[in-house]
Amino acid sequence: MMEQFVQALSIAGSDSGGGAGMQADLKTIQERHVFATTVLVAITAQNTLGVNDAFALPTKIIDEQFEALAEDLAIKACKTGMLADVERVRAVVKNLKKFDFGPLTVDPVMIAKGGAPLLSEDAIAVVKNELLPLATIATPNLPEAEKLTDVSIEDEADMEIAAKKLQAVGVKNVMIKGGHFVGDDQSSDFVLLEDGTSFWLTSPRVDTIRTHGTGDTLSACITAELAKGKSVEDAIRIGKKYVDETIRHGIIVGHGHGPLNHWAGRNSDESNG
Ligand SMILES: Nc1ncnc2c1ncn2[C@@H]1O[C@H](COP(=O)(O)OP(=O)(O)O)[C@@H](O)[C@H]1O
Ligand SMILES: Cc1ncc(COP(=O)(O)OP(=O)(O)O)c(N)n1
Repeated sequence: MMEQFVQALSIAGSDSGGGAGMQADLKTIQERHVFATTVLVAITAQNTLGVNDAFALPTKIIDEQFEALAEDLAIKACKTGMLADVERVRAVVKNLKKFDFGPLTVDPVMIAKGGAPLLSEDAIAVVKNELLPLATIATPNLPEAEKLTDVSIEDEADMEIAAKKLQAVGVKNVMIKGGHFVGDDQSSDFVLLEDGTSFWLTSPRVDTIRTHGTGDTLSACITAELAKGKSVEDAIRIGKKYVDETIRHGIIVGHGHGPLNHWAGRNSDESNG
């Protein structure tokens, strides 16, 4: 007998260049053998060189996308990416409270690698106070963790302090990504779990500028694994391994911060587990 195929949801912005945002989420969730659904929040005119323009969608169509999914699909986990501004963050929070789409991964996207803002400054407090308390896991990069906690992150000890502060605002599990520590020969992320246990996930840093969409790819992989019913710790470990492979086996697309190789792990048994 045919069974329901596992479904996950990406609530995010579109990257026309295909490397980050909703496109990275779709590719990643598909590679993890989970059916990807979407709520589009904003559209960017973007490529590997930068973001030329952005347009936030009306909240009416955001609400309608949530309603359409809830009325038909059986979504087992969801994630947020680019949410644009206060109005859009509040619309997403409202819908996440209304519908049960399983464990929520919040990737608190604020600024693209090229420097373009993807979240308005006044929306940061709304993400912190209204969205993060709904999260099963949050995956900020270093600048995002600094903005959310007011901790200036200079070293690994600061990452641990920031993770504890994030847990204090209500996020159950926290993964602070160390990808922005340029100069290090390792790329180390700090994980603090709900039960208070913590660990570091470290991989040799790949010397490349082809890292567009790393955060989206990691959080989408975690979401897909949570949808399959994996524990938070297992989902995080699989996410780190998956994103590492997509960076390590890079591809040449575009002239700037190039995208990842989302199908890099296809031949690895562990990646598809
Ligand atoms: N050059 C790199 N080599 C290996 N791993 C990396 C590299 N850059 C980022 N990562 C990893 O990619 C993931 C995403 O991190 P990061 O780039 O900090 O996120 P974001 O895209 O949100 O800024 C983390 O697991 C980080 O350790
Ligand atoms: C539409 C859109 N969403 C998110 C991002 C940022 O993605 P991220 O994975 O943090 O990767 P970088 O852009 O920082 O490389 C984006 N650029 N566009």
